[in-house]
Amino acid sequence: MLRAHTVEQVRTAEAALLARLPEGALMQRAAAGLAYAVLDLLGGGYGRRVLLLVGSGDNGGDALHAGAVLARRGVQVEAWLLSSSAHEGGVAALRGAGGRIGTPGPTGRLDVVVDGIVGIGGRPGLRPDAVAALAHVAGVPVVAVDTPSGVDVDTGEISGSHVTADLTVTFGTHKVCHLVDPAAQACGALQLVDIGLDLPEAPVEALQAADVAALLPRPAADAHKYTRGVVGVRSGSAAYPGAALLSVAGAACGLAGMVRYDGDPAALDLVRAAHPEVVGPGRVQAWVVGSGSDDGAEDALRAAVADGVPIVVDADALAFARLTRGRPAVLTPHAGELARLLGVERADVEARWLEHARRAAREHDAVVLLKGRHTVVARPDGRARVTTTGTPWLATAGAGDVLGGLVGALLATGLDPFDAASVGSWLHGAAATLAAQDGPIVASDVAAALPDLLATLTTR
Ligand SMILES: NC(=O)C1=CN([C@@H]2O[C@H](COP(=O)(O)OP(=O)(O)OC[C@H]3O[C@@H](n4cnc5c(N)ncnc54)[C@H](OP(=O)(O)O)[C@@H]3O)[C@@H](O)[C@H]2O)[C@@H](O)CC1
Ligand SMILES: Nc1ncnc2c1ncn2[C@@H]1O[C@H](COP(=O)(O)OP(=O)(O)O)[C@@H](O)[C@H]1O
Ligand SMILES: [K+]
Repeated sequence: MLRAHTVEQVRTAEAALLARLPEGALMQRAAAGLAYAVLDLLGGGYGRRVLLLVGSGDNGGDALHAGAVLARRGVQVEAWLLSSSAHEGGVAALRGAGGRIGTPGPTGRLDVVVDGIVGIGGRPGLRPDAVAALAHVAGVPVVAVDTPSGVDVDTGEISGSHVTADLTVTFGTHKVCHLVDPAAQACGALQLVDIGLDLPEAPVEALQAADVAALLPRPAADAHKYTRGVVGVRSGSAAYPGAALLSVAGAACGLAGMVRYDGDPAALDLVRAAHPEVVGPGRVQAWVVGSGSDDGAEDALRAAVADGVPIVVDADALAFARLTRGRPAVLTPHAGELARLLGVERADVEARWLEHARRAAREHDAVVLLKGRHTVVARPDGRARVTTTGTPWLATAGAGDVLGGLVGALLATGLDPFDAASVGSWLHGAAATLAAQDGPIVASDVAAALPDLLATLTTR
């Protein structure tokens, strides 16, 4: 599991560790990890040129100490001190190793810029001197120290200017801004340096392949199709028969024991032709309701609610999400649908993904899966998982229908709504990435890639 902690949690863990270690040891660990990450990126030391952008705090201290390590490896290191004060030990170490302190201005060739302006102690936004310094080095690869300076570390929000990194080297644990958009987009690749922090449970996490493999339901030796769980699909309509096909394609991933289609009769023949294993109405352990349901969404959702089993509430059914309040349910809006659900603007949701997913989960007393580049899955108590699998090729019509069916199948097998939503979203993104290896994809390609993906996970 990749865990993201708050600044307060990191500070508390840091204080406990600092009390046990000699002075400066923690920063030396961080700086060494940072320096080796930069050397990796540079592909060597001698003859390379690195510029450090240094703020007034320990983030700048990390950059300066890493600069000293780099200078000892033959890198030409220059630091621009962007505040009236800078970490004294770091400045001395850099000078002692042969690095120099320069003044912001046009530069010759640079191989990497290290952003040590601010880390977890920073307020959002950049000061004008930092913006001016960055303008001199536009186009040079940037390695951010701990966080890209200027982003809001605890929320992943962005207000004002910020650094856009190619690589972010972070210490002890990930921070919320590394996972949640839009800040996550400013991080580039992530690298975690272990500095020995002892941390509590994380409020935000991201499943990794091993976590998904461990959570995936597998049939018991004496399983029959009903013990494995039956998923029912009430989606599609005469106007949108394709939605029925795609949600059934997601549901028929093989994880549940059986798929029932109980939607518009107009779509039934198409569903049966494409998926001969799908059967008609009957008892189920989970429902998937709403995609392409048109004006039948409310009735379909009421019928599902009457069954008392967990429900995936998608697309047209989201307008009636109040019907599932307090019952096991996963709401699966994209940003526009969530905006309607909460009565806010879409741009507000896209500026504050985590806040809005959490608010909707709390207000609807349900798990909310807010779809986007980095999908956020939130529980009513605020705990959240972010999906980091996927590809921009997944932004294709009908992809959400496949996801709804897949999450429904996982619910039917008995996973709780939080696990079903986050595992389903992870699989959906990973299947899309697998399918898109050969170029552009459509939604049915994502469903078609699920068996190969699941095979790699269940045989682990
Ligand atoms: N925690 C850990 O386990 C470890 C932490 N470590 C490292 O320490 C870092 C945290 O260091 P930190 O606490 O000194 O804060 P930091 O981020 O350098 O900046 C704070 C100073 O910047 C200023 N400032 C504020 N906003 C600003 C802005 N927008 N633009 C410009 N300036 C701004 C403000 O000063 P001001 O100028 O306002 O007086 C403030 O005092 C952490 O990210 C990691 O790199 C590792 O070494 C070891 C393990
Ligand atoms: N830029 C992106 N990168 C990765 N995945 C994305 C991106 N944009 C959207 N997605 C994913 O694509 C899917 C689109 O689903 P949705 O918006 O419901 O479309 P539709 O309603 O047409 O099915 C979601 O799973 C979402 O998380
Ligand atoms: K930084």
